[in-house]
Amino acid sequence: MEPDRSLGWNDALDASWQSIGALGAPGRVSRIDRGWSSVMRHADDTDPLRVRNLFVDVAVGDWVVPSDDGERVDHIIERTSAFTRRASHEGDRFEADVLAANIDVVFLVHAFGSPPNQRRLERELVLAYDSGAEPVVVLTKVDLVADPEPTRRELAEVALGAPVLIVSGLESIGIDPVLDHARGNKTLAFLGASGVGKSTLVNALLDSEVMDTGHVREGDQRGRHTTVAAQLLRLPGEGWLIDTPGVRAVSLWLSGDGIERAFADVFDLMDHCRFRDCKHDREPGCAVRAAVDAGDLDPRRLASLERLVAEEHALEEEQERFMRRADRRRKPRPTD
Ligand SMILES: Nc1nc2c(ncn2[C@@H]2O[C@H](COP(=O)(O)OP(=O)(O)OP(=O)(O)O)[C@@H](O)[C@H]2O)c(=O)[nH]1
Ligand SMILES: [Zn+2]
Repeated sequence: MEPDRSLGWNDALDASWQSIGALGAPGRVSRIDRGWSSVMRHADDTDPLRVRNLFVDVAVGDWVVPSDDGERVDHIIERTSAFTRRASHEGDRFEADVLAANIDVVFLVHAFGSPPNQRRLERELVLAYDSGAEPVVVLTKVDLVADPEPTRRELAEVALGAPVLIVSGLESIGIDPVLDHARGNKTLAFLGASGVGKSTLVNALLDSEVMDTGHVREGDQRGRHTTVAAQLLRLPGEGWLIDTPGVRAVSLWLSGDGIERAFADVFDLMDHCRFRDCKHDREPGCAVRAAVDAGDLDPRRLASLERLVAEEHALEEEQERFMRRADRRRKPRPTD
């Protein structure tokens, strides 16, 4: 029997499942507690199966095939998207630690009432594109400003093609367009700085007090961190929301083509440089420098790109060194 589409099952997952012989009965991980997964079998499952995660790195949002006896996870269906971070423990530093899986749309939350931060948004866009999810920019706390336009314009400038929504979680303004992104039983997630208004927005979406909202500390705009359990939450109407502290605070795990997508405008320019190996420094015929000089490209955006590329290279080099060391350790064992 095909898994429940209203739980988020889709064609891509189905194709992956068919490719492993349509084994078993896939269900979706709604929460994880110390080596145990709660697996929902259908969208209305109020009593999820509890299975052990033995030798598998399961994340909230994963579709898994439990063993026939229902005791452990046998397979993880190939993810359509994954939010990962570097595992923090030294030993397996370069194993990506998957925090959440199969997110279709990730909202990058910024707030009115503090200066717009293009550099942060650029970094979040890279992360979102790398994950495989589609980014949507959400500007919340619109109730704090008389004219949202200047902030909107500044952030939309770096959002390139990604949609930009304007909302207030506190006053429930603009909530329906956010929920529209969940149509088709999509799975949503929120990413953004602490205190930006994520919990308040989530509460407005769920139309109930699922999470405690921290009170603003005297004198600043930052809320207390109050979310504890990783959860897959059902949205009113249709769709799902993954809200885990891990995803919210995710650090940059660079892989794939996130940088190319988030900086598509700059990469387009680079294609027009006279020399293929242009460093975009002082070479003649550099389209990137020309755009900066003409005021068409913000030099801070270029610097931001350079930083992210450097970070990616450093990470890759570190990863290679790590792999070589691991290889050397394995060498003396010819039976491997
Ligand atoms: N004026 C106004 N204040 C808001 C809005 N949304 C959130 N706030 C306030 O901003 C503070 C932080 O909001 P939270 O929703 O806790 O922020 P968060 O992003 O979940 O914060 P973390 O849990 O630290 O990640 C709280 O005091 C909220 O009341 C809004 O739309 N308008
Ligand atoms: Zn150039």
